Amino acid sequence: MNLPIAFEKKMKHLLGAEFDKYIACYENPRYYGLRVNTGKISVEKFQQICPFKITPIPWIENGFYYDGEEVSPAKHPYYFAGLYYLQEPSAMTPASRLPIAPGERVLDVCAAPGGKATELGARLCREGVLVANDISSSRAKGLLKNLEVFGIGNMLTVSEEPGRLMDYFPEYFDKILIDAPCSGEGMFRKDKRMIKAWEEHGPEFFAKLQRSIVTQAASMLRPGGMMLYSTCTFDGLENEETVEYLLESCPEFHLVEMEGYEGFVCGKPEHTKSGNPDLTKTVRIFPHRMNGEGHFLALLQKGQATPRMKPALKSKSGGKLPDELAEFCQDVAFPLAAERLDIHGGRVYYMPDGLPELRGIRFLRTGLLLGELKKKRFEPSQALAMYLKKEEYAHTLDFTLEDDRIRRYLKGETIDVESIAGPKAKGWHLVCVDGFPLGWGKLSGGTLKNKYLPGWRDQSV
Ligand SMILES: C[S@@+](CC[C@H](N)C(=O)[O-])C[C@H]1O[C@@H](n2cnc3c(N)ncnc32)[C@H](O)[C@@H]1O
Repeated sequence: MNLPIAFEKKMKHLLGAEFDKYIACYENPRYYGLRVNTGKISVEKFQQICPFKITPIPWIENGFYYDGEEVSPAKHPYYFAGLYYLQEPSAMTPASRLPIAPGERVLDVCAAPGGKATELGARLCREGVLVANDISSSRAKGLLKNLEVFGIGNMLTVSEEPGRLMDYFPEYFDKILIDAPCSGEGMFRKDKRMIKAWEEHGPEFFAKLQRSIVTQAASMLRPGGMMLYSTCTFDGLENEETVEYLLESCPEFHLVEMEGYEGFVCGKPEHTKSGNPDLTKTVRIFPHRMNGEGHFLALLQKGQATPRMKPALKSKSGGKLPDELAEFCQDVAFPLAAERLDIHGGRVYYMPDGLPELRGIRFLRTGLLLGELKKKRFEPSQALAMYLKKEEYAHTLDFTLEDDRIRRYLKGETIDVESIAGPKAKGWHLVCVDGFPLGWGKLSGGTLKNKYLPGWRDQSV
């Protein structure tokens, strides 16, 4: 592979005697990974039902390698059911090393397309709130889709400059992840276009941006909260030196040791101005040391660990579900709190609890879109289908993976379901594959009108 001379020179300085091994690994094929959505299925169960060969990624509890030259997991119905996310193995590490407890307030500052946000959301277990932001509104659309496929409802999908979010969320979050825009040196093997991009915008360009993002994010973290900074690049300026800048600008922050792995390489204080020995708590992943492409991670805490205060913001109380929604909810196994509903233009959203005033923020989604109020009826949304578990809705049509009707459903075709629904069944049904919801269908006279979201349909032949 033709790597820029300036890049090779820098890597020689960083790696010393290991440089030759590093360069040699560019001749090896890239690694393909998938991460199990533990919000929908346990790792053990997934291993039992996964129809293609997977092997565990040793430093990620719910991560697996697959052979990307042999199988296409993105075309599988389980992918449409949100059972896993396809992700390069080292990129799974940042979210796995940020401790998340259900009920926390979590911000992912640079979240699109959702590789880390989907994991953070899954670990919140429907409680608390995930704010998933990306400055690019086009990329944020993909982020929203991935969060919805994963069944994450307690979220806000936002497209803002972090500097604007600061005004709305001062010291609000328990955990923050910054997977910063970077020069992408760790992606050269996976995506050759990154080499050209590096020549146009190298580490100096990104370091400036990263410094402004980390200090803005720091002001949104509550005292005692934790922040994880990551990049997919090797350069010291974008890594140790950005962390050093944060520690000097916000002295209340300190570095925290994270759960290790034998292939992790400690950060290098000797490549910084301060030489701060704490920088050895940061971690680099190199492709010649482990079976992943490359990443950098730093885990930080603001002040001393303190338990989270009870939310200062009182949620609204009272209210009543609109009649059409109340009727639909008779078939849903959990109660909705009417005070958390937000209705705009007939669209009904279920908002996370304890939010501050949000007017003025550029949103793609606030909360879980439950559906739409139409004339005297309620139409459930695709997002609600993905959020529900099979046992939480009264009327389901559960197909096995082998049943050809599943693939036809995902393509948007009308399917005959009399054999499993019975001739008298009618109304909204949750269509599932092996017990995992895929979307809605409206049943009448033994035929299922396909309500799978047109934009999500399987386009492959
Ligand atoms: C490394 S990618 C994030 C990948 C994502 N975390 C994932 O795992 O799928 C960096 C993202 O930062 C976004 N970005 C660039 N500048 C930003 C800024 N000032 N504030 C927030 N996001 C920014 C880019 O649009 C890009 O999507």
